[in-house]
Amino acid sequence: MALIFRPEISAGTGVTALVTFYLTALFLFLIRFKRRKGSEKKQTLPLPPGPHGLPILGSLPFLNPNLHQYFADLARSYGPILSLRLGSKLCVVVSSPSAARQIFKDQDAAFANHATPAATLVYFRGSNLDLLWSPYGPHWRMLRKIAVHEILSTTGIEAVAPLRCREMRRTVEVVSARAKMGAAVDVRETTFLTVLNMMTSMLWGEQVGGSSEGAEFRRAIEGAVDILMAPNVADFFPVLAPLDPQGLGRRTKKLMLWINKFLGEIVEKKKRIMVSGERRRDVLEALLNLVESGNSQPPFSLDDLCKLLVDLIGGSADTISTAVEWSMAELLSNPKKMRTAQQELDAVVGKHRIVEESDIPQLHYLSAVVKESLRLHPPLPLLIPHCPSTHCVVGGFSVPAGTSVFVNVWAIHRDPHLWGEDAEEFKPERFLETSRQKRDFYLGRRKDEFCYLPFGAGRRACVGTAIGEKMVIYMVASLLHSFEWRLPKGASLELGEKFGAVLRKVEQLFAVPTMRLDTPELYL
Ligand code: HEM
Repeated sequence: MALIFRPEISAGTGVTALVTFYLTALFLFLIRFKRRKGSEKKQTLPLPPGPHGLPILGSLPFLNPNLHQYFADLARSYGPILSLRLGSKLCVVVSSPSAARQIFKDQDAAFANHATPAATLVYFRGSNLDLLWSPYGPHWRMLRKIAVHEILSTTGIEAVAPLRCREMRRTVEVVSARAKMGAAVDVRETTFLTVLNMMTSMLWGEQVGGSSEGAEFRRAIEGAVDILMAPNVADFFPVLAPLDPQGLGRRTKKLMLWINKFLGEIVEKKKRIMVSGERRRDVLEALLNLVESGNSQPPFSLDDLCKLLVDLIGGSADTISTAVEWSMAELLSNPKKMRTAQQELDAVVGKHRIVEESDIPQLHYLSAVVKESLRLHPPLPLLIPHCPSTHCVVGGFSVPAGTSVFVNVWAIHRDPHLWGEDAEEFKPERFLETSRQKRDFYLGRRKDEFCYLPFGAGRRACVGTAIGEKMVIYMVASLLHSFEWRLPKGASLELGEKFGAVLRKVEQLFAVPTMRLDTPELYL
């Protein structure tokens, strides 16, 4: 623009430049005006409808501990996009595929943040956030890329399949000891330990399940997750967050520092092994090389490494063990379907060898059992609350930046308009539809459908989807192939749900195994 004041420029050029200047200015003004109008329009759109609640407390006094069911009930009165205040915090709950699409597809970047709990922020104060809580941006992208390429790539997952197989064999041996005694097995506890050992074996080559330090590590992770789920005044009244009034932030910090110390020792041990020249080429070694190379941008530090390990272990153990427990519970209450799954296993695997992960692509019915179980009982029924970075519009309603947005996948998964009148029934067959179109619809593969979301969707979808699903199917397959299962004498099966860090069964599932394979060596 400074061009027009230069004397050496001819009159014609000067006029052209002047016109260009005015046109550019007009164009910029119009764009700004349009943008302002657009954002004003957004601001003036109403918030989604919802209960008024009480002054100051909002709907806090009316919350039902089973939050997913409470939100589903509210949606019946206020519709699939509703808002409510919990203290001073504005929350929006969506329970329809079209609203989910607007969040995870149309405005995915704006919604690609998780609403970080106040207690967690106390621990992270002054350091980088981890993968789970990092806002969408370069740091999150760097961590996510490392998780996807260095740890959870298809080849990476395949390379450590023998470790998962080893841990599953150990579990089958433990369960067979119970079978010999005619004793019941705590399905969730058994699978939780198996997943923990599978994950730590995959990450740094050792299991932690059996040792006393391992037990403490587990308690620390569970403790941190429990605090995450505890109602925290600081979340409902963010102005109080710096005071940490219930001390939940300080407790989280203490537990996380213990976990970091535990992991720090493992990292140091690994470094010593690497210096000695003995190489195992496991995930931890690859990650340490990445830290030392300084190649990643932004830099990947040792602190980031430990936090990533915690995310991967914390993100998998509860979700997978809960999914296995629900699958087994549904099969125990549907003995015919359990028989069908076992017949398939006998046809594909036979009774003279054990199940391998490579059998999974042939186990169509069993895969459908797991999918159906994740549909009825998604381990994270409200996903992890998302938090828009800018003012957004969903379904014609205003969703201001900073709102906590819950996507009620539990309600979407049980909507009879989407899944039919039998939506509440456990029916794996629905995932075996012969019509490709219907099958794709159910699996949520069709790009424009958001009906099946046990792992979320969009940029912030579960980073462990592939391995998570595989591990659940493999564990259920191994338990069903090696054993017959029945309830303990006199016990009855309930399928009540309890909302928490994950959606658990109200009563832990205990079941009695009996060995069903021909060769005793298959249990060793
Ligand atoms: C049945 C198994 C699993 C289920 C149902 C599940 C479900 C989910 C869901 C619903 C989310 C949040 C999506 C959102 O906020 O929209 C999530 C995030 C996440 N999951 Fe999983 N998950 C499973 C297994 C795993 C495994 C095996 C790992 C690790 C190996 C894992 C690691 C994570 C991490 C790190 C995140 C946060 C990702 C981010 O914020 O970018 N999950 N998972």
